[in-house]
Order: sequence, then structure tokens, then C-alpha cells
Amino acid sequence: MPKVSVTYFNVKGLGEGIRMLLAYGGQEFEDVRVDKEQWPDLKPKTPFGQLPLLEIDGKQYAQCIAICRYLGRKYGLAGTTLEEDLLIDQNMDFFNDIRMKAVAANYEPDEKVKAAKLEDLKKNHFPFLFSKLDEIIKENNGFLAAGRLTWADFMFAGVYDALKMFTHIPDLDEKYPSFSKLRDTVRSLPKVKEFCESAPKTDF
Ligand SMILES: N[C@@H](CCC(=O)N[C@@H](CS)C(=O)NCC(=O)O)C(=O)O
Repeated sequence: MPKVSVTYFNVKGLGEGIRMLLAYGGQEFEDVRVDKEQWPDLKPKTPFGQLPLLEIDGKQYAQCIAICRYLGRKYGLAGTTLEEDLLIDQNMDFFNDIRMKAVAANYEPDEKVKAAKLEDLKKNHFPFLFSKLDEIIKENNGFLAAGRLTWADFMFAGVYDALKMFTHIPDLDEKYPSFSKLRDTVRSLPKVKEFCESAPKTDF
């Protein structure tokens, strides 16, 4: 077996999909979690100055969606046609667009501007985006695409709790039960469950 490690911060966020996919594939890996103090030294040694980072036999790979897509292909969780792959990518990118909107507002340094941006998202953008996402998941038998489990669901499940926090919509789970259900479906897959139970506990 190759020597594999995943390096990320001690949260689920963008690293969790990769961790869960490796667990699903039965690949042993070192789950490296760096803290704020270690990060400045490591940053220049990563491909793009960011985490997560996947290492396979000493070779580094970055960009979480690309990594999840690669692991999905490896473990039989990709599309069966080019068009199915396109739909998986399409819905993954849509979900990521929502995430990026929420993240951008939260990283706004001016508190007043931040509050205004969040308000605008909640009023004018999230209702459309989340109902669309809900519709997509319902049309796909509870999954993000292809009507069955794919690698994109692992990204979704890893990021969902962080996204929820960034939206500041405390009843997101109640408004759209399909979201937390999909997260739980992935986290309940036998080998994934085992990983989640043994991993450090984090809120998001
Ligand atoms: N496009 C990258 C984004 C990675 C990213 O934003 N990583 C953040 C943590 S979630 C990071 O490394 N932040 C620390 C920094 O930029 O110094 C991916 O998908 O992997």
C-alpha cells in the first residue's frame, strides 16, 4: 500500500471529504492536523500556500475538489459516462459557489459591511440557492448528483457544518432536512463511520 497522509487544520472543512474518501477506500493514512503555530513554517512548503494537502509516497497534491474527484475515480464513486461526470462536477461547483459566497461575507474585515453582506445573502441569494440545492438533492435520490453516492457527496458532507455556520441560519437543518440527511448518509457508511468515530471531535 502506498504511504498516504492528509494535512489540514483540526477541523472538518475542506479536508474532511478527503479523509472520508480515503477511509471509504480502505486506504490507511496519516491524519495530520496542524495548528496556527505550525502553519507559517509549512505554508511555503505546500503547492499553493494552502491546505488541505494530500501526500502519496512523498508526492504532494493540493486543491480539495480535484483530490476528491481523483479519489472518487479510484474508489468507483465517479460517473459512468462523461455526461454523468459533467453533472457531478456541475453540482459540486454549484455547491462550492454557495460555500464561497458565505465564506467571502464572513471574511469581510469591516463588521458593518460584513453584517450588510450577510443580510443581503440571507434575503436575496440564499433562499434561491438553498431551495435549488434542496431540489437537486431530492431529484437525485438524496445525493448531490447521478442519483447515487458519488465523491461529490463526500465533499458536501465534509463541508456542510462549516457552511451552516457561515450562513448564520441556525435553522438551516430544519428548513432543508435533505442537507443534514445527506451529510449523515455519508458519515454513516461503515468504514467512514469508523473513521468519524475515531477522529478528533470538532464542531465543523
Ligand atoms: N482552493 C483550495 C482552497 C484551500 C483553502 O482555502 N484553504 C484554507 C483553509 S480552508 C487555507 O489553507 N488557509 C490558510 C492560508 O491561506 O494561509 C482548495 O479547494 O483546496
